[in-house]
Amino acid sequence: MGDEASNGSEATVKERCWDQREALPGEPVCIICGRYGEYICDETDDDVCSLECKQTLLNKLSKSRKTENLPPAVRLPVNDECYYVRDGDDISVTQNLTSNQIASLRSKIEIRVKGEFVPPPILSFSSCSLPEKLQQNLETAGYEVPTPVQMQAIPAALTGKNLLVSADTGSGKTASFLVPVVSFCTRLRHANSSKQKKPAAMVLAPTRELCVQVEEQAKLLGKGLPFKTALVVGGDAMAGQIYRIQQGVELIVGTPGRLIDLLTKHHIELDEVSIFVLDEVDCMLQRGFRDQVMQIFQALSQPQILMYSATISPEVEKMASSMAKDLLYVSVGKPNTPIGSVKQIVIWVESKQKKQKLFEILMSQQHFKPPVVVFVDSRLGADLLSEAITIKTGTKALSIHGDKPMKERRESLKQFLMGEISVIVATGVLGRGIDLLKVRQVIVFDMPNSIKEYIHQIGRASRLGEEGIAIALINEENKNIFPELVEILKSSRAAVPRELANSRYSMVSKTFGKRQNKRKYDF
Ligand SMILES: Nc1ncnc2c1ncn2[C@@H]1O[C@H](COP(=O)(O)OP(=O)(O)OP(=O)(O)O)[C@@H](O)[C@H]1O
Repeated sequence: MGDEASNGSEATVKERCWDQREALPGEPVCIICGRYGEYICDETDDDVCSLECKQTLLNKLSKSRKTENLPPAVRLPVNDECYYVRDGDDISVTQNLTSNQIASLRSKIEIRVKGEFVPPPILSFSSCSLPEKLQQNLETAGYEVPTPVQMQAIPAALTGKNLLVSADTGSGKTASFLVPVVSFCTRLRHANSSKQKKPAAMVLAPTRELCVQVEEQAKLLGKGLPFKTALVVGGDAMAGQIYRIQQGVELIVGTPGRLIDLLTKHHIELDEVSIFVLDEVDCMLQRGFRDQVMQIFQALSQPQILMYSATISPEVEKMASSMAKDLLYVSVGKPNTPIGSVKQIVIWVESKQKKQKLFEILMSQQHFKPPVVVFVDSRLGADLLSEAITIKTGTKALSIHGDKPMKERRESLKQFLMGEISVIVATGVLGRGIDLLKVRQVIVFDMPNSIKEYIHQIGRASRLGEEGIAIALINEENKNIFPELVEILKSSRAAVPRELANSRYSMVSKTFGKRQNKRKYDF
């Protein structure tokens, strides 16, 4: 199988993918990384660019199908040689970026990488040789050029590396894992289309709303390809989810709780999952989710792991490294800080006056910029406040939180996104990842008890760097995060309220960073 070397001479095989040049238009391209597909792998007839990518391809295939089912003739030793296709002697060398050029490109777009064998960033989606239809789907979605995080995370993921990616809220992290997922699944199905389809990829996210959003985006990118998805979240009928998975899907998007239900009841088999994505990874690896995530991870057979968040602490980095060997860390922009395009307005308001202050904002022509998300810290608070807003301001408001049935949550979010209501009062279910395209104003009515949740919440006010406004109401009750809040406001050049600046809790000492790692503030 495969083509013999055209001139009989054996070329020196490229060891690593980025030793290989970019493919010229019309040339074969590597199934893994998209560079010039100089060789054909005998087992799959796929084009590969190097021994490294051949190895990645064979590893993925050997994971995604049980070798004992393969007839001996096909069960090739992993050191199987590939046949080489040379396009004669006129191989032109494309402008390969030198390592200095790659370094300066990364610094220009504020990409920092940590790890070995990092492929260069891509400047366009067409240079990572995606399935044609996926390319078209990206264009249809309006994704003309990759965002900075996509420029680096997509080529790195396509080489099969384990990734830990940190990038601002609203910077395009979702597509930076979905594009490699759709590309891999499509190629896998093309390689063995007859095979019974067990899930080949899985995305875990902390909220049902975020899973719905990720699955919808995956469907858009996988349209017209052998790529089916299943949404596995609580609140939806389990039977329908099981049926859909058993019909054969490529991607499962779900919350850990429901997935564990299906796994422990043996309704699904995850042994062929080759790519495992943790979106909002800091949330997924904190207490409450971590054990469930690890239980699911243990059911997998050493997949490629892709982990993403806008806030990744050293502890999360350490946990991530324990899950994935040779982890490649990609950080874009200023990690763990609010996106610069969100103007932060922090107002000191005593608890008893907060409602009145909120009503004033919502009734002010100057300050009310609908559609607005109001974040609160309790489910009951969300219901009561949305009713109070509707009565007091005459502006219809709805609430959304974990106690509401999934159907009602979907309906409220739909009405909000369609502009039928202009205020939604939410707990953390809308705090992370949710892409509220038209929202340009967020009001943090109850400050969350961690500054990273604050960063995610105000990140709803700006997508892809659009200007947005975040108004936060604070008082003494939020003193546990005052030092970090003052740091964040100062570094974002936002005004620090006089009460906060004068508050003894905000004396941000030079050793703040050191003390923070040692112990909690004991006020
Ligand atoms: N390459 C692109 N070109 C144009 N728009 C894009 C591109 N990539 C993503 N987008 C759009 O940018 C918005 C934000 O993307 P996304 O939700 O993936 O951000 P994120 O980094 O995951 O945010 P968060 O940290 O809040 O989860 C979405 O509306 C998405 O459709």
